[in-house]
Amino acid sequence: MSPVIPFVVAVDGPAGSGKSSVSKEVARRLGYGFLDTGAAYRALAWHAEASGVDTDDAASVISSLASFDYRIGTDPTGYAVHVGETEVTDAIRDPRISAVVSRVARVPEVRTYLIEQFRSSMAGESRPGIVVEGRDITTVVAPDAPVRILLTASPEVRAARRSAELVGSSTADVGEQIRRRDEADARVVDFMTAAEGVTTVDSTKLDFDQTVEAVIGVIRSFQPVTG
Ligand SMILES: Nc1ncnc2c1ncn2[C@@H]1O[C@H](COP(=O)(O)OP(=O)(O)O)[C@@H](O)[C@H]1O
Ligand SMILES: Nc1ccn([C@@H]2O[C@H](COP(=O)(O)OP(=O)(O)O)[C@@H](O)[C@H]2O)c(=O)n1
Repeated sequence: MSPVIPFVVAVDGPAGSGKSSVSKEVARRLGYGFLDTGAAYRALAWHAEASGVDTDDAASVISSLASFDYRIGTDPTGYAVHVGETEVTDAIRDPRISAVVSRVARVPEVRTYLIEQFRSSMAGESRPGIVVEGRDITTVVAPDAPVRILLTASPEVRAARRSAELVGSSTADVGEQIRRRDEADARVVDFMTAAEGVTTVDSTKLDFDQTVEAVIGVIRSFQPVTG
């Protein structure tokens, strides 16, 4: 018997647009799995730093993949990221990691390696669906997903949301950090404009709950009507 293919919801967008938090809550409400692909790039950046690898040197970053033993579940209620025996769920959100993650993410071998892992997590999902979020999910990782969403918000709102999470950082500084990271990431993949067939959800004027509802509304509009 061939395995049931889960219903894939692909979500892309820039830093601070709400991809992780909104996708996780959408998955929880729908009983779907949740895959945070950015966490994998962050975990690799954490592993490279912890191993003393120069993240500016692509060859060293590629070598570090051999010892990169990372695990991330798809349970939206028990979300945790591990590298080896170490739980890095919070450590990978540190601004120190945010500052270097684009350097590991721009290496094509890294992307090929991780994309294969994301596809196998998606295929292995036992829940009826999975929400997968990142930068290139709608265009590269799962371009055939039945639902593809670009989650955006204005740069000012994204900076304000992110700085609210970071104690002791001004909105202006955080805004500059995410602007620089988006600029570096956008050289690798375009996540600022919706590709053909991708639905844009702009959360600038929506609160968290309204954004979750808007995303669920898009998903419903693409789901086949049953029974
Ligand atoms: N529509 C919204 N209104 C207010 N806050 C939001 C909204 N969406 C997300 N947030 C908050 O903004 C912050 C950044 O969201 P996050 O999911 O980490 O974004 P991303 O994964 O796109 O970087 C989080 O603290 C989250 O709770
Ligand atoms: N599909 C993805 C997801 C993340 N990334 C990289 O991983 C980094 C961290 O992603 P993230 O989603 O955790 O970042 P935030 O938007 O949450 O700040 C990004 O800045 C990109 O460099 C990527 O290249 N492709």
